[in-house]
Amino acid sequence: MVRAIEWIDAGTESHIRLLDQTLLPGSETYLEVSTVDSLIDAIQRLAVRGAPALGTSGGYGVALALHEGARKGWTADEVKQNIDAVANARPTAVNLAWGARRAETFVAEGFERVLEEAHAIGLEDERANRELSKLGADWLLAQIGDRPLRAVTHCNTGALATTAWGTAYGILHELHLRGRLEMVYVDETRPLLQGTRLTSWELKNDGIPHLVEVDGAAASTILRGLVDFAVIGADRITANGDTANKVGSVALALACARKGIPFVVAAPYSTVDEATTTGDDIEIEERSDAEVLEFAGVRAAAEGVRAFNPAFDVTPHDLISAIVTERGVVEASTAPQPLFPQAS
Ligand SMILES: CSC[C@H]1O[C@H](OP(=O)(O)O)[C@H](O)[C@@H]1O
Repeated sequence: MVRAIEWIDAGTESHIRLLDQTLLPGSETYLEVSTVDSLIDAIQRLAVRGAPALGTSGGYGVALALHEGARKGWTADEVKQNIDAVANARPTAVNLAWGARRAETFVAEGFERVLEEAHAIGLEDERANRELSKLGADWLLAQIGDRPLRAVTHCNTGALATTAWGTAYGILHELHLRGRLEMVYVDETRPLLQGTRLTSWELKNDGIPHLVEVDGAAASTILRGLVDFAVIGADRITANGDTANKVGSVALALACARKGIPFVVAAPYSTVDEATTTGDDIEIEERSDAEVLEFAGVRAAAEGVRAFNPAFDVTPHDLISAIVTERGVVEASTAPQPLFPQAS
């Protein structure tokens, strides 16, 4: 199974190894990331991406800050500044800052302890993904019927977006392994095409039947009855269950509500932000005009034309049938509020 992010132990040459997702599916190229600045660059250009993978990136980013700081003689303040820069490299996915701050709590104990915590973050993510995939598949088969199902999904939530296995993709993979998945409609996911480039690559490699569709087709695919459910990942789930995910997700939720089929969110509990009350409080990353106006580096719009490029949208909890984490399935539209009370 492909791994988006790993720590390579090599003494003074130790580094983070990243599969450069901007080059997929045409090229499987790995980056050897040995500085905080190059990690931040990789995060911001989505060479490494996906909320859970960003959580692991945050953890390894702290280890990298200590490793680079030892090589370059950084002061404690300089190390702290670099850790903060990693945590703040992208604003919407809660996992990035969560992973960095969790590893940061062990800085006083030194590099080896921080690295141990970063490894733990990754291992826990894989375990969580495998568990939630089983729980999500069980819930869907109980809700819809124990038969091969047809799904629509948005963006990329497979091993590439996580430490391993995947979240929404993990549920689809689990259904496939049980002989209960007939077809997956894959939203292309403009503007960076995570669906066309990454999800279809993973589905093809896993032998899972699928069709890529333009984002604009998703609502009618649902309303025409071509699918039995929609399942997506998440970048931040607030205490009331509102969910930030790749822009275009809320359109699927609205269509599922109209059609009366399940709209499911799948994420490790590290994506739940208990401290944020509702989705109104989530910062939505806005990215460059060029991502919208250019195709393969060729400008499609007239000079002077500007773009609006929010990278995420927020699905209100009352449009979400179920939120699946490794801790269980919360039926978001009916469960008592807050869905995710702050840990005592
Ligand atoms: C496994 S959830 C991944 C989540 O992250 C993606 O965003 P991006 O590609 O910008 O990192 C998208 O929202 C996915 O649902």
